[in-house]
Amino acid sequence: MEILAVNSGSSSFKFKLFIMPEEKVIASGQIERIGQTGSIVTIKHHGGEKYERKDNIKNHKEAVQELMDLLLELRIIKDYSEIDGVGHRVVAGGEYFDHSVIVDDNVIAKIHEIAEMAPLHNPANLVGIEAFKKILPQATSVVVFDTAFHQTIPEENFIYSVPYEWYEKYGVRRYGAHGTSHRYVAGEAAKLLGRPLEDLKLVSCHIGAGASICAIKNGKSFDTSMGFTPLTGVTMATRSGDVDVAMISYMMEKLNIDSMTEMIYMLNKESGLLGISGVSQDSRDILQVAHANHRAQLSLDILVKDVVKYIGQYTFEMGGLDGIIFTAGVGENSDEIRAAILERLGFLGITIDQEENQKRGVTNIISGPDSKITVMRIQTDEEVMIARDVMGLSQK
Ligand SMILES: Nc1ncnc2c1ncn2[C@@H]1O[C@H](COP(=O)(O)OP(=O)(O)O)[C@@H](O)[C@H]1O
Ligand SMILES: CC(=O)OP(=O)(O)O
Ligand SMILES: [Mg+2]
Repeated sequence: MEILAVNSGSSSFKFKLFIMPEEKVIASGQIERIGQTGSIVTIKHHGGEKYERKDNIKNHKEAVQELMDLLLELRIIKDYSEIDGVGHRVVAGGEYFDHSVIVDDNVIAKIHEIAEMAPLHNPANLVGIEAFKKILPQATSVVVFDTAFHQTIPEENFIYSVPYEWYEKYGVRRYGAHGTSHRYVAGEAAKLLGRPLEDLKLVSCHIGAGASICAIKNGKSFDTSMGFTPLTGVTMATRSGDVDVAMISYMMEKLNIDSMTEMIYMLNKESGLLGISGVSQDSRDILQVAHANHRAQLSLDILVKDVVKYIGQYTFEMGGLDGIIFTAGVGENSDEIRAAILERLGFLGITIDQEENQKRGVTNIISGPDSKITVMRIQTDEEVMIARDVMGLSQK
């Protein structure tokens, strides 16, 4: 079977085309910096690699079209009809979905209904689902939810300290996100540690444009930093992370804004590293100027402190810690940010193997042999998880 796994992030659109069940990748690629100046298109396939900067990819619909054109142009496929299944990452599934499902009208309606639980993502995810339905009408279409993995979180960790009816009547609770990634890296961590996942207490730090920290106890999500929506938790590329909500009404008055939607937009799109630094939302740009720019350095210091804070919180909640995982764009690629976080955890007996930490494009253990807690950098693969679910559901 040829299965296309599609992963729309807030700043990126990633895909992998697999032959299943072999899990052989025929082509993979990503379109980064969607909607920013100079989107970056990268595609790897058997014939080589294509890398291009493009200024006209404004949204996820244009990203889908760009990808489908390139699959034919680069002769990765001969015809769209070759593709048997397509799997989509959808961020919010609410309490409706604790597993992946085949797309039908009811599923689409539910994703629409709870779009406010992931305002930057669910609408873009739906654009992808609809666009592919037109281009690949013959393919089985499956959705894989970020929130599904977190449905095991115990009540004391998902109920907010607000009137209980808000949960009962309106579904207000912590849902989390990045579950497919946290689930994948937890499995890989158990392999690296050579121990059963069911025996482990792990903290997974998925730090990309969106970032979330997850406590994984005995293989199950136990707590996570994102909440009702992917806005809370640690400081992100453009999202504020945790803030005091009372500040919002105060700022609405100061800024003479009467729309709550506009305020939430500012917390989602104009805050985080971008808001603090005033330089960029891309940590690569910030790292370049941080030595000479106080606000740029401050934004990184706050990110580092936030991650340290959650690792501490989750270690105490779980009553121990066997391993720390770094994953996603920043977590996998920035040795500086990983090192800054780990240096602050030195008092726990964590040491860093600098040589391992500085390697690029690998999955490895980056703590020293004497470290009390094993630290791993794991390349996430949300796409293979998506492809497995598409195959499983297609065969039912
Ligand atoms: N070498 C690097 N150093 C620091 N940050 C990096 C590096 N490479 C990528 N990133 C960051 O990773 C982020 C994208 O991560 P990714 O997980 O792909 O995002 P998302 O899926 O949330 O769109 C970007 O904000 C970028 O700044
Ligand atoms: C949920 C979320 O923030 O996803 P991403 O990091 O891909 O934007
Ligand atoms: Mg992502």
